[in-house]
Amino acid sequence: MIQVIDLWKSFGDNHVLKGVNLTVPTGQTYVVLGGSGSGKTVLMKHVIGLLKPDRGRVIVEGVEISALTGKALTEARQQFGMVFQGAALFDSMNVFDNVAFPLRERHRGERIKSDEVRTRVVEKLKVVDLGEEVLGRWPAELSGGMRKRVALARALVSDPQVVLYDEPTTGLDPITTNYVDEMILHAKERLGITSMVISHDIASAFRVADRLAVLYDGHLAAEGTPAEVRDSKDPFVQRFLSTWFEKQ
Ligand SMILES: Nc1ncnc2c1ncn2[C@@H]1O[C@H](COP(=O)(O)OP(=O)(O)OP(=O)(O)O)[C@@H](O)[C@H]1O
Repeated sequence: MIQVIDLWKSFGDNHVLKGVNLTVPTGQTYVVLGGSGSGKTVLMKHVIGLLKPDRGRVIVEGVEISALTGKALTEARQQFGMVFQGAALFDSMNVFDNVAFPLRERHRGERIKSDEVRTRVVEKLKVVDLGEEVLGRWPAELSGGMRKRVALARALVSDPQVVLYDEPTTGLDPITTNYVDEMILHAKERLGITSMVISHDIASAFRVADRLAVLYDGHLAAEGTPAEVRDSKDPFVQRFLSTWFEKQ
């Protein structure tokens, strides 16, 4: 479970978050939608402890991330899987080494058997519907959708309870976007993970979310199940969603 409690953050006079409250129940996918500059990334950075709140708290799996620093924070952060915008694979490593990277980092200084690493890499590639034939391939040889799937396999390799997705579908064509949505749904169904997604892709958000929120002017202008958010009477939310739903 992820809990964000009365979170406030300003940069000088720029009051980005003004009392955000949300709860991501265990095993659910929660999408935070919002326009450019609405503060989605700032919110996500608080969840992973990269920013400290001016006020409020962030609690992930019972650990108050917002109160941790140094080694304790680094260790807590290793409990998360993260899928960054643009997939962000290491270009100089093949698929196997990319996916194995967090395992090797986590067990640095300890012995971890190479056949165990391989088993776990292959197992997580299977979750994202990739076979062993991709192990030796390089990121540059993969399509955008495959790169995203490798990035998710890497995020899952340490068996995290919580996965965070930063704009997973930005810049992808509609078919690849669908693929990525399915990958997020599969990862939830197959592994029971809790995930938070930040996005401005309304169609994708409504496909993957158990719950979603629309961030506007430092607050959640709407929050709830997809049906509840779609029925919101908030004028901004209506305007924001109409950019997509009126196209349907
Ligand atoms: N480290 C920082 N220092 C100062 N201002 C910042 C910092 N990080 C973010 N901001 C400001 O906070 C606001 C929200 O930025 P944020 O990146 O969270 O938006 P976003 O919703 O993720 O937008 P986008 O969809 O375009 O990525 C912006 O006005 C940005 O300039």
